[in-house]
Order: sequence, then C-alpha cells, then structure tokens
Amino acid sequence: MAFFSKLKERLFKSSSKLEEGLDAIVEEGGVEEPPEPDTPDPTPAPDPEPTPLPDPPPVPDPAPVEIPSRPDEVPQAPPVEIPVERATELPQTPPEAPAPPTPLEIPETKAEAAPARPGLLGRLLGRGDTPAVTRRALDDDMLEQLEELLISADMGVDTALRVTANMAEGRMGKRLSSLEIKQLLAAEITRIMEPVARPMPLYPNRPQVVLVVGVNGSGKTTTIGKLASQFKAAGKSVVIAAGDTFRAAAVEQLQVWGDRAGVPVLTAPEGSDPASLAFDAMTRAEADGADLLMIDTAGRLQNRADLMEELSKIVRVIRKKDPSAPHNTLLVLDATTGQNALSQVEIFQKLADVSGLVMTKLDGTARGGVLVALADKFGLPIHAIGVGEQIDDLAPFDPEDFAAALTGLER
Ligand SMILES: Nc1nc2c(ncn2[C@@H]2O[C@H](COP(=O)(O)OP(=O)(O)OP(=O)(O)O)[C@@H](O)[C@H]2O)c(=O)[nH]1
Repeated sequence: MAFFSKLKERLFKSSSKLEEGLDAIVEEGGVEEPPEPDTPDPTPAPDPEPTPLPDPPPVPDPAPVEIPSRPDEVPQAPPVEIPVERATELPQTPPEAPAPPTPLEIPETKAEAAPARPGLLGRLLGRGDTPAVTRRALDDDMLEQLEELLISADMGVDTALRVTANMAEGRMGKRLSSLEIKQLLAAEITRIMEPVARPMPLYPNRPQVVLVVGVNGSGKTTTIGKLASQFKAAGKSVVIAAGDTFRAAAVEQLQVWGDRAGVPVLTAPEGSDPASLAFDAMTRAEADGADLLMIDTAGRLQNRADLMEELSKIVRVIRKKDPSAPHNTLLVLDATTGQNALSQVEIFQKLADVSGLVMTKLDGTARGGVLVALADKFGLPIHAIGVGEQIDDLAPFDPEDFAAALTGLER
C-alpha cells in the first residue's frame, strides 16, 4: 500500500474530525451553487502579506541519511551520504534568514469533490450528473469557527490564530468551497511543517552517539528498535545501550527490539549507574568500530532534578571519550498526548540539548494537529514519525502528505 494511503487510513482518526468540521462550517452558512465552468480562484489578487511566522531556530543541515521508507517499498537500502562537517560545528551554524512568507497557492483543484447530490434546480432540470458545490463567503464568523476547529484539533491558540489569519489574508468576502478551504489549510500547514521535515543527520564520528530521551511510554524503546533496524538495513553497524537501568522490564523490552533488529544491546544490572553503562557502551562501540551508538534513557519526569542529573552525567561520561558527543539528542513524543507534547518539549529542552523529534503513535487515536503547533512554536526538526507497533512502522516525515492526511484531502 502506498505510504500516503496508509498514512491517511491509519494516521489520523482525528483528521476525519477536522475534515468533517471543515465541511460542516462551509455547509452551515454556505449556499449551493451550480458548478461553474471555471472554478473561481480563491487565491487573493496581488501580493497580500500573510502574518509572519516566528523565526525558526537554525536547523542543522548536513547531508542527511534518509531514513528508508518501509522496507517492503524500498527493496534496497538508500545510499548514505556522510557530510563533511563535524557534528560539533553544527550548533554554531548561524540562523538562516527564514524565507519571506509567500501568499498561499492553492494547488491545482482536481474535479471539485462536491456533494454527490445535485442541487434542486439541477435535479428538476435533469442535470443530476454535474454536481453542485456549496460555497460560503469568508467572514469573521467563519474565521472564528475555523479558529475553534483548529484549536480543538490540538493546534494551540497561537498557531490556530496565525494559520487562520494567513488563510484569510486577501480572501475576506470570497466564496469558498470546503475543498478550497481544505486546500488553503493544507498549504498553510505544509508551509509551517516544511522547514522541520528533516531526516536525522548522520556525521562521520564513529560511533555517532544518539541519546534518546522522552517520558516513559512515549515510545523510546520501540523507536530505538525501529531506527536500529532501518540504519542496519542502510548498511550501518549499530550498538544499543539500555540506559534505563532502573526498570528491568524496560531493559528486557529493549533486548527484544535489539534481537528483532539484529543489533547488540548492552545492559547493566538493575539499579546500576546508567552513566557507567553509557561509558562501557561507548568503549564497546569504539572497539567494534560501530557507526552508531543509541543510548536509551529513563523518562521519569516525577523527579526532574534526578533525571537532569542522570542525563547530564551520561553526557559528561561519554564526552570523556568523544567531546563532541552526543551528536543527536532525540526527543520521542507520543502524539496522542496532544497539547501535553508542547510542555514535554519545554521540559526536555531544559534537561537535555534536544536536537530533533520523533513523533510516535500517529496512528490510532492520534491528534496530529499538535505537530503543527510544535513546528510553529519550537521549529525542532521532526526526523521521523511512528505509525504503528511493527518494526517497519517508522516513516520519514513528509509535510505535504501530513497536511493532506490531516485536512482530509486526496493526493
Ligand atoms: N500505535 C502505536 N504504538 C506505538 C508506537 N510507538 C510505540 N508504541 C507503543 O507504545 C507503547 C510504549 O512504547 P515503548 O517503546 O515501550 O515506550 P518507552 O518510552 O520506551 O516506555 P518505557 O519503556 O516505559 O520507558 C508500546 O506498547 C508500543 O508498542 C506507534 O508509533 N504507534
């Protein structure tokens, strides 16, 4: 199955909520119109200035390794390009000036997916085969309804206001169909998400140390297993360190994932010092000439001071072996937690130097709107998304697919 269909089918039960909400808003105050030979272009006339988005933080831009798509769709592992720059130089990269916001282009409209039922006049005149389209003039009431809908879809107040303001720019009073509204919204979401859609960068350091952080249950273990499997399929040698030494079950779980991925998992006795395990794992990965060392960590936010100390001790210890480590600090977030994901980013940015995100559980009952809020607020790269519990259910983040799936557009 093409990835988009899978995304659409499994990604957002919430997308149907958004999709239905948009349909309802247009239906509510709209008027059914006979189809026009030329669908009126809802894009504004000349050059409106959309509300600018906040400056995104600099995104490291080394030649990344593409996390391969599902193995069944990618018969061969993609080539890995190792960038010339060292990881340590990356954080100092000066912020790039963001591209000035441009007015939204509505993508080519396919045949207007209008209500299948013809209008009354059409039916009376026997023109039932050409569907009518309901359009609603964009006014303050409609904008308010759109804002509320986006907020209820977890986009957060600030982002929802900015998105609707940009959608309305130059279009007040225009009559828009629900398809056109969806296209406008999808284009706005894509614009916000594009700068953050970045595969996890690979560096020439051996081992490249990837610290994986996140609250318990967010999907760290599963994500490490999926990533290890994909990097291995891409020809990389990987070592995993089971750094959550306080929970025997967590260690066992990671071992299961390591076995599935065919990757060694280093463990330590329950209750032992995670930093000392990290040091041993570093020694082993160096001795083995491993390309990647992925370190799982505890996610107990209940005692933040302890967790902070634990994470910084791991970092101190691995820096004795490689002062530029860790090269990536991945924060794994459970998308079903909605707005809570925003506060988790804030907290983990204080605990560790988060360099990128993996969003899990974007299947099932996920509430995908929070990704838009995250991108808008923090601008952290989204390296991959989890769309299931199987080893190959980790995909690169594609902003256009995501925006289409969220708004209920066909692609
Ligand atoms: N549906 C779905 N479930 C997922 C996904 N990623 C992880 N899970 C499930 O979420 C649960 C928690 O995942 P773990 O990987 O154990 O999470 P963790 O952060 O390591 O949790 P601790 O071991 O408690 O620290 C498991 O049941 C996983 O199968 C995903 O993308 N989609």
